Amino acid sequence: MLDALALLKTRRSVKPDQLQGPPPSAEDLDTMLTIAARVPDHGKLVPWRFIVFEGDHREEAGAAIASAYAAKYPDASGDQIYFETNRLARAPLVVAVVSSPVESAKIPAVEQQLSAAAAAQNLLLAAHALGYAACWLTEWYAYDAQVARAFGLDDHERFIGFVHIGRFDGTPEDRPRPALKDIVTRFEA
Ligand SMILES: Cc1cc2nc3c(=O)[nH]c(=O)nc-3n(C[C@H](O)[C@H](O)[C@H](O)COP(=O)(O)O)c2cc1C
Repeated sequence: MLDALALLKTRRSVKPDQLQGPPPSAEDLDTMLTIAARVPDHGKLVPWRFIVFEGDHREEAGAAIASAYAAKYPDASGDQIYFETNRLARAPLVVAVVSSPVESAKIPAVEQQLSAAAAAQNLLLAAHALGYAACWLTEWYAYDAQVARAFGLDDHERFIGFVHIGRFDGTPEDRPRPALKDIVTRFEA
């Protein structure tokens, strides 16, 4: 297990087609989801939820994505439909993070969405801590109403993202990170 700072300094996304099985164990998945749910949440509204796609259910979900794709693009090729059917089967396991804002006079909807984004980030970190690799994707289907209905979202809900989780042999190459001098200023009146 990595120490906390090493963990935070080394998280890196790995694209779904580079993720291998086996999928996370049920115990590891519970740990990841428990950590995902441990986020700042103004008003303790629990304005998010998770949908797990695993095993053959990934292809069933992919069929719904492919069907939405075919409705948008009636001339789609067989190869493209196959690719869409396989969208959620590229990774051994996928977790959709759903923003599910609650009616509140006090807490703005945007804060509730930000809490859901924090849940997605916690999920990435928990996966990394447990030795898995992961990637947060939205792609086109996170914004498609037909897919949202097929996956059981209510009208007021939206996908924050689909976190693809699997294993990666080795250490993924890092990408350049912003220099602090470019993103940090110190307020002086
Ligand atoms: C809300 C959100 C949606 C994203 N959707 C996509 C996506 O659809 N496709 C993609 O290639 N990367 C997407 N990314 C970026 C990757 O998750 C990842 O951050 C990026 O590849 C950089 O890698 P890093 O996390 O190691 O810095 C998204 C990131 C966020 C925060």
